[in-house]
Amino acid sequence: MISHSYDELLKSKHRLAMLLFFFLNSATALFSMVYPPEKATSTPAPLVIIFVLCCAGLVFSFFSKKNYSAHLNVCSIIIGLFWAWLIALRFQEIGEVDKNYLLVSLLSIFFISAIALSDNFLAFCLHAVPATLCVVFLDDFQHVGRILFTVSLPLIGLWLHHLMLRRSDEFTRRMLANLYSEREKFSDLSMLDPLTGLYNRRGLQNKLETLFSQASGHYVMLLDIDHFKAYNDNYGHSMGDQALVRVSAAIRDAVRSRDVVVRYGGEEFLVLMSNVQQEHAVRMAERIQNKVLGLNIPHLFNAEVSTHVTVSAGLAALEDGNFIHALGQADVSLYNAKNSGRNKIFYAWEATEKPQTLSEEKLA
Ligand SMILES: Nc1nc2c(ncn2[C@@H]2O[C@H](COP(=O)(O)OP(=O)(O)OP(=O)(O)O)[C@@H](O)[C@H]2O)c(=O)[nH]1
Repeated sequence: MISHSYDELLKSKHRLAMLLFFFLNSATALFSMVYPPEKATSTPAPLVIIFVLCCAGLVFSFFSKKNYSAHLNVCSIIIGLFWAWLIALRFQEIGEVDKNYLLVSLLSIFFISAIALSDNFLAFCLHAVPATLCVVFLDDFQHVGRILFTVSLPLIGLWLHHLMLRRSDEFTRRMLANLYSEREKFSDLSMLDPLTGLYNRRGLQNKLETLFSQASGHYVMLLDIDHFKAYNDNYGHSMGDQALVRVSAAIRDAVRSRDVVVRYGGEEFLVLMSNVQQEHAVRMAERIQNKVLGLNIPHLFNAEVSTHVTVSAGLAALEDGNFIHALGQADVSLYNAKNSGRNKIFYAWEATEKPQTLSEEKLA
């Protein structure tokens, strides 16, 4: 996004250069019309054409929403040719009287180019070269070396300036790209739980924003590891962490890639199943329960439930985009599953609570 705005910034810079180019050319042409050189008797056509063209370009570029700076090179050569034509006409008229006319004209053109086109080396050359060649011809090649030397100095300076600008432009772009990739990396990391690699609540929030633009048929499932405090107390916190990691992986493994799995609390998980029918949601919930039990993580303190780690769960439909309501229903179902003996799934839509219980014998 920033690199996009940086491009916008460059575009507006080029647009300003174009406006400045038209302004300086029209102002110089106007000045030349109002204060013509001594002995000049007429207003030559190219002078009027430059003035009209540049005023039109100025107004058009100012009010147009489009950016025409890509056409700066074409404008430069056209205006440059008209200046050369003007110098030729005026020289015929006053050349013999005012010997400095050629030099002054050339400097004026270079002045406009240097100010307005310092960022665009090609446009600079296209604007200044016709007048330079014209002056060399009109001077009968008498001072070619001197003129070329005078012209080449600003050209070399401008070329170096152009090179430096390009380098700093590339550097800025690279830096912006790095900044953005770092920012995206940190933003992604901030949505993940460091222990399990699952989404955290922030990640869930982010996913919910995109989920509601999709079709309906979403389900929310809350899961909680049974008697995990007892597990921690007896096997140690580090074993508890390992169990959490394995259970997380089992849950992730049991659902589809499009489903969102969140570590919702310490030993509590949330699964957001999207675009799924009720029977498939139920089957996925059962699969999760099976996978966790299938891990065979010993838990001898899972009082009267099992000798291994188990989970209890509550499943609710997410209707009308009301996530909070669905979460509340899933929570109540989970609470009921816990109260009715654990290692069970309770479904929010079932009036009569018909829990799905899983025994280790059933698994085998
Ligand atoms: N090892 C480990 N334990 C955690 C982590 N987060 C929470 N816990 C533990 O999870 C346990 C949750 O215990 P309780 O809320 O009492 O629930 P429970 O013992 O699982 O009992 P029921 O949910 O009723 O079956 C606490 O002992 C927390 O310390 C964690 O990141 N690592």
